[in-house]
Amino acid sequence: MILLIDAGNTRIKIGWLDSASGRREKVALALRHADMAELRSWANQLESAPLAAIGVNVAGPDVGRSLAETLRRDHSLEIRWVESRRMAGGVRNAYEDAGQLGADRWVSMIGLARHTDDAAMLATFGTATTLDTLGPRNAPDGVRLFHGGLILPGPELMRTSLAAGTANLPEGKGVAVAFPTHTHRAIATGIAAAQAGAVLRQWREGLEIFGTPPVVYSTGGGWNIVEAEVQRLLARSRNDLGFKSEPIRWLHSPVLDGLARLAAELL
Ligand SMILES: Nc1ncnc2c1ncn2[C@@H]1O[C@H](COP(=O)(O)OP(=O)(O)O)[C@@H](O)[C@H]1O
Ligand SMILES: CC(C)(COP(=O)(O)O)[C@@H](O)C(=O)NCCC(=O)O
Repeated sequence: MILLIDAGNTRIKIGWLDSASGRREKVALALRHADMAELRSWANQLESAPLAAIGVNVAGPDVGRSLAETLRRDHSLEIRWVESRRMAGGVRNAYEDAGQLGADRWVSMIGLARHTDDAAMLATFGTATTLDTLGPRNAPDGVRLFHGGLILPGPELMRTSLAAGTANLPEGKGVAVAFPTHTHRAIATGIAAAQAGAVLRQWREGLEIFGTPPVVYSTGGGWNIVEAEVQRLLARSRNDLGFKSEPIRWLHSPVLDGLARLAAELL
């Protein structure tokens, strides 16, 4: 069994791959950094002992070190950390400096490629929101192009930074409405609208270059905060442009899916 590790800025997500059968975890473990000790009891209840570990870490060296020490101590495992490359897993990286791209974003494109052959966009609502576009599998060699993408504060970060940076604003909670008349709803609507607007912008850019709308996928712990508004605005735009309705598709763990793909190459 191979452990798959996605260390993000808020939480560490961990799954597994049985390389003999290709079976994967049903639900990934999600731990806040401070709760890393819970990894031991989770790993101890796995069907078989982990024999290898592969991961990405965008949460800084301290988190990477703690994870490495935990797995070394409890399971005698060294983690194979994946960095962004120009090309891997059938995906080519268009970033000017390939290594500058967050390893989680890179591996999520390799994971996304496993879900569709069509031009696609992945909207990840984590600590940051990232909106990344992957070209279709139409080249003769089947290689997909990661075109690039946006980074903006995630929904929770928008909420906390508004509260931290102003004298009067609370951490607004509530549903998005057309014309908010209450501070909490004004903040919640503003955040959802900013996230949805960025998704729509990138979807339109995809439509321009592909000539067909990219299939939109979503993931990340902050999705539920913005889902209603993002789905609503995208559905409205599709309708306005004469495209049939196609809701955004949820992916549990595109980063872990990409790591599972890379495990075969790298371990
Ligand atoms: N139990 C939780 N602890 C922390 N954040 C949570 C929790 N449940 C949902 N969230 C939301 O998930 C977001 C983090 O999502 P995640 O995909 O784990 O991000 P990252 O990869 O950046 O760590 C938080 O900003 C918050 O909005
Ligand atoms: C954009 C990110 C902060 C997202 O991290 P997350 O919200 O998943 O914790 C991370 O992918 C990162 O540090 N990227 C490096 C810069 C880049 O991708 O261009």
